[in-house]
Amino acid sequence: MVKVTANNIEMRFGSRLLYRFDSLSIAQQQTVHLQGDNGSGKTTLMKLFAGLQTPTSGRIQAHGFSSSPWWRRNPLLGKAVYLHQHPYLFDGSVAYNLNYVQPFCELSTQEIRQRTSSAIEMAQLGPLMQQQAASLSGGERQRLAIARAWVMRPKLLMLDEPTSNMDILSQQLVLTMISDLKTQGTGMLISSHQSCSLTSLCEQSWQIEQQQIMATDAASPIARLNQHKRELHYVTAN
Ligand SMILES: Nc1ncnc2c1ncn2[C@@H]1O[C@H](COP(=O)(O)OP(=O)(O)OP(=O)(O)O)[C@@H](O)[C@H]1O
Repeated sequence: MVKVTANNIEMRFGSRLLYRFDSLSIAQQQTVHLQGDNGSGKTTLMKLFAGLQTPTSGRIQAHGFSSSPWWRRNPLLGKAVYLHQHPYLFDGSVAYNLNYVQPFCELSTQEIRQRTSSAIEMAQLGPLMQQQAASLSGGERQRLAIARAWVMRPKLLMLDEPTSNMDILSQQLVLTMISDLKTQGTGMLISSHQSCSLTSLCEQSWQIEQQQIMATDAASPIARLNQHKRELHYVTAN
């Protein structure tokens, strides 16, 4: 079973302390809803776990993965897949973007082909396959990025505000793919201000507050209270 652990972490930008925590880990078969106000550091935390950012102090380590290629200096890179809220897509068609990940998959060619055609169906990308990715709407971009991740069947996946641009239909399509990955054992960290269909899949909650991160069972009274407070605040602010 693979796992990424973060120990004795302090994260600062200049003199500003973002947070400090003793220990957090994300493993296969673990689903976590990451909550916190705007600017509390959710994206930064995901980037730390994905090896895209380095903590000011402390140690982040990957366990149980196959060893990195010799040329990769940062052993965390490539372990957990991180999907930004405005996903990065390559210049080219939707088909090009979907096929781009094939060399990085630890699956057989036949399995990749099957998964690619299933992903096109599940994300309803068929009519968009020849369209330039740059011309997709925000929700379509998210659907493509999640379909691309689904093909890879990552061991760990981090979704940063995945439903922020999506209508109900897109949310349902993505829910099917993410539920399927959960069934296959992908560990997931999902950041979202509000509870949504995806966060209802999560069994744990990490709450960023007052420069600390509190981990609880998602069904615990404290996690529910925090979620309720956040939603009330969100409704009031809008
Ligand atoms: N490279 C950087 N240099 C300086 N400050 C940064 C840097 N990256 C992020 N920050 C600041 O750190 C804070 C946390 O940013 P982050 O994007 O992690 O927050 P977030 O919780 O994901 O926010 P949101 O909910 O708005 O997406 C923000 O105040 C941001 O401006």
